[in-house]
Amino acid sequence: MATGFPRSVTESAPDTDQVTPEPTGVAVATAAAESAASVRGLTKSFGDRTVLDGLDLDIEPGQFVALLGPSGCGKSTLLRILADLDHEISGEVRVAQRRAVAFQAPRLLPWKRVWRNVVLGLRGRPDRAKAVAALEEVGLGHRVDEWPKVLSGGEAQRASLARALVREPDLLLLDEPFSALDALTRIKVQALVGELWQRHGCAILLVTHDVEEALLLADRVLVLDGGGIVHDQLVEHPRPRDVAAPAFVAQRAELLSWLGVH
Ligand SMILES: Nc1ncnc2c1ncn2[C@@H]1O[C@H](COP(=O)(O)OP(=O)(O)OP(=O)(O)O)[C@@H](O)[C@H]1O
Repeated sequence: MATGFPRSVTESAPDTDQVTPEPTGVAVATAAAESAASVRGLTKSFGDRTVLDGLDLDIEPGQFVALLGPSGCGKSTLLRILADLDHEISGEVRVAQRRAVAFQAPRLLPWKRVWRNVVLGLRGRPDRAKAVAALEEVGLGHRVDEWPKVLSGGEAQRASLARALVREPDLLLLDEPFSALDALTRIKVQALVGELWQRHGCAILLVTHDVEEALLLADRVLVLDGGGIVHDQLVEHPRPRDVAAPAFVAQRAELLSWLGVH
């Protein structure tokens, strides 16, 4: 685990969409081996609307956490703060220094070949071998030299996962990465994320609207509402998970009730 850094009370910085945020200037060499993320009293407001209100959260190294919650409750806001993309906060946030983010849209630069997109932003000369290895891992070894525009939606999302993987993250932040995919592609890319997680052992925070997806993939499911975590539940069904198993069905019903669906 890389070192972490605390960010505290009301910093501000430009809002960017960089893929691998660099630590801010207030980075402090604090060993964070005991957690991939540790958040205390996090409050975030937009104007007079407080979206996150004194939120506490710990994510263990290697833990796969899914974050559910009603639309507009602040899931993406929390993810962006953990990704260091939003600094205007109060409270304390410690996150693993090596982080990567993948969003609903793959956000590939159309004027760069696929492999160059994968290593974009890494320090030093663009490392083609590294990009190829990551692209092969996500099943895109045949698309290395293509332009992004020729990729299908699923392929582009795989490329975006490859771009996250080359960062060798201790914490991978995924903001609805499957929601724009068709049903079949979605199943394949979900399975891929599960495999990558098992192989790489990084912690994952997955923002999703899909209770079944959360229960299929995660070790732990959180429900965010009213500015804080209102439900925190471990998922202990053996993998691969059986959506028809009574325990799975019961847990899905319980989570849905937390989301107001009875
Ligand atoms: N840059 C911003 N400026 C003003 N308000 C914002 C900004 N970003 C988010 N918000 C507001 O903060 C609230 C939380 O937004 P956020 O995108 O985090 O919710 P969410 O839970 O991810 O929603 P969804 O599930 O619909 O994607 C919303 O009311 C949103 O309008």
